[in-house]
Amino acid sequence: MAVRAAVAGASGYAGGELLRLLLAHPQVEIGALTGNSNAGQRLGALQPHLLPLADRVLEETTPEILAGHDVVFLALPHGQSAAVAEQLGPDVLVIDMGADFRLKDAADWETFYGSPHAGTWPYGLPELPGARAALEGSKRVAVPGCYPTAVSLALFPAYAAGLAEPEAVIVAASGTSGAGKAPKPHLLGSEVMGSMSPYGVGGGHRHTPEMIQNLSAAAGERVSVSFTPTLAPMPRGILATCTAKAAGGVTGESLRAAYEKAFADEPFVHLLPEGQWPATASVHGSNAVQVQVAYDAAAGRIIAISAIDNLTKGTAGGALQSMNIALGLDETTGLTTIGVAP
Ligand SMILES: NC(=O)C1=CN([C@@H]2O[C@H](COP(=O)(O)OP(=O)(O)OC[C@H]3O[C@@H](n4cnc5c(N)ncnc54)[C@H](OP(=O)(O)O)[C@@H]3O)[C@@H](O)[C@H]2O)C=CC1
Ligand SMILES: CC(=O)N[C@@H](CCC(=O)OP(=O)(O)O)C(=O)O
Repeated sequence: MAVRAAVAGASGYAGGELLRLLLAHPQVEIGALTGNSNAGQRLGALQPHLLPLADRVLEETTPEILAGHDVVFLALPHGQSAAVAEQLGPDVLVIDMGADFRLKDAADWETFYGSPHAGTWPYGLPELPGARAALEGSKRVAVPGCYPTAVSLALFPAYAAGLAEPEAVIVAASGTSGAGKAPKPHLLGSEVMGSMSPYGVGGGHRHTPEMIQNLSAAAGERVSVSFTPTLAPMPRGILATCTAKAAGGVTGESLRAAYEKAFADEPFVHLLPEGQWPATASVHGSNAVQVQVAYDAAAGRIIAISAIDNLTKGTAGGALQSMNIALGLDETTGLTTIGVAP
């Protein structure tokens, strides 16, 4: 079966990573590539690492150009996907890598994104309980944010097993590609190199309600989340350090058993052997997720740490994994768990 795929936002970081993965997918034929300010440019000038596509020219992002594909990936800024998606037919598989369709609660959307809520689509984090069933055969997929991917995978097993109190404290470091390609003063090399800095402190980061949504669903009750993102001097990667007060009776053994059970059959999530800790360098360019969990008995807290590549499992790899499931293909097709090191 040949799957013809269009990519809107092909000049961006997420679109570029997606194209890198699509080029290695045996069933995908790459169709239209679109942009906005870079329409008319050769892709080789914008994504020089994608040699086989160097002579392709970016087109405008219009429904006409995106028509005639089996799958359309939208790697556009927040709030731009909904208007494009509504002009694509119901038989096309539309995979939104932006935030527009991730949240269930319209009030949360309006608070954190400041525009009317467009709706909710099946959520493209297959490892969460019940997520695969919702993705199978779906024609619409909302790909999670990169931080919620890392955090939800680190903590949901503890909540699903009733081992954690409903309050989580998370500090996560991200590489700068998470902020996209558009120039921003705080991302200048001289600001970022050799420094780490927090941002979105105090509950203001727009990924907070998405984490609450995922962890609350796993727990069966509302989980509060205190989330502090930090910017790290690296191009890719997220390291999420997540802690929660342990429920009564938790032991290191019961915690580990819950994580082993949650990830036993997961092709991309690797629960590391005890004593080994996740590192972003180990998942560079791969769809793998490294997870480790420990019980800090003195503090009575669960410590769960995950590492992902924000562009791969955190965006484009997660999108492709969901495409495979939605189309009934082997979930791992075109995706690797092999990183690039050092
Ligand atoms: N970077 C990351 O780690 C992650 C990104 N995402 C999501 O992926 C999406 C893209 O992010 P990212 O690639 O980082 O961003 P970039 O800024 O790198 O790329 C944005 C892309 O969208 C295009 N674009 C901008 N404005 C419009 C518009 N009005 N209409 C159509 N196309 C437009 C740009 O085209 P042009 O260059 O031609 O102007 C470019 O191709 C975002 O929603 C982001 O939240 C999700 C998870 C992680
Ligand atoms: C380092 C950095 O700036 N990261 C981005 C998150 C990127 C991402 O996953 O998010 P969306 O898909 O929701 O945009 C941020 O904190 O806004």
